[in-house]
Amino acid sequence: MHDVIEVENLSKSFQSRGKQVEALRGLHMRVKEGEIFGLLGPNGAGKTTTLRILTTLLSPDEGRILVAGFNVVRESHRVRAAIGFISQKGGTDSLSSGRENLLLQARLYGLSYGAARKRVAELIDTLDLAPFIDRLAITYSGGQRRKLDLALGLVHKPGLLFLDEPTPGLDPQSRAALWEEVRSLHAAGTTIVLTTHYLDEADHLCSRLAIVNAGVVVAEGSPAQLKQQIVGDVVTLGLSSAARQAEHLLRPHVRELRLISEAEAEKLQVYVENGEERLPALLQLLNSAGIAVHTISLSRPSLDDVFLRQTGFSFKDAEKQTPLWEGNHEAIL
Ligand SMILES: Nc1ncnc2c1ncn2[C@@H]1O[C@H](COP(=O)(O)OP(=O)(O)OP(=O)(O)O)[C@@H](O)[C@H]1O
Repeated sequence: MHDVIEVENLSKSFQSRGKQVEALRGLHMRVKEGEIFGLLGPNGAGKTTTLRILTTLLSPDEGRILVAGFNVVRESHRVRAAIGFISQKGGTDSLSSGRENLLLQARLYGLSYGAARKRVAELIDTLDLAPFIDRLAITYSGGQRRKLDLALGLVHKPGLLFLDEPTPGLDPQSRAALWEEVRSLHAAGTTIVLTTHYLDEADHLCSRLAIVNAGVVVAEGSPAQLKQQIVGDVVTLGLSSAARQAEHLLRPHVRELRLISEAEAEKLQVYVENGEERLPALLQLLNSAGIAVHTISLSRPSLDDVFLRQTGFSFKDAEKQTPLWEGNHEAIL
């Protein structure tokens, strides 16, 4: 399968209140035809900025970026004809019905009135929109609105679809329904690129991922490949004191070890093969040095562990570092 997206050395900075924000610092990624490719990263990592550049809504400062074989800067009109884009906010007119929204979109893409009606009927059928399509969009639930957004992005039958955070705020059932839609679009031959900060969404939905942090890709591969980098189990020990001493004591006996400081306690994350078998011996070591362990958990490696390994902090902690004014970018543009 050939590459439908090639990104080399992509950089982008913004000026905000007299300060320079480096959103992307030399990002590389490749997407192959037929993938569901995820950009996974905490808030502020640079996912939306990347997507906006790939979809020609924002120009890069530097980098070579090809989408569907076209240069996003010099051939932006050709890129636009080849892709569909569903932004975080969606593109729905709330005071029109779903059907009117779809018909307008189809006409904007140049379809004749007859062809537009036919395409809209097809979309209503495939995405199961009939129960609500003739109501005003303002009355839709979150899941119904997101389905309409999806239909709007598909009107011109793009081979490459971009979805910026497809599921925030959706209840688990609507999330699962949307994942199903994405999977069936994929099965029908559409290449899909989505951003998410949900680890489970990336893990279950994407065939390949780029983990983005602070404007660069820190790891790329299938969820299984990424997790295979971490061999063995993850044992997390909560300690109220003597964390450094514990780290020193355990290091020679384990594959890898990380100390995570949290407000109320310190945690030691220990990577070992056969965690269940090794745990009693590790606890014995700590016990004989008089170090109290107050919580213990044992888990298989997750994408969170991959993130921790690559960045030195957990996904949850990275999310907490989001600037207060995040989410208000449009106002600054
Ligand atoms: N228009 C803008 N003006 C100033 N700074 C911006 C602008 N757009 C993005 N940024 C900054 O660039 C960085 C990357 O933002 P971006 O929206 O790409 O992150 P993200 O990974 O999509 O985050 P989220 O998951 O919250 O959407 C952040 O520090 C953000 O505050």
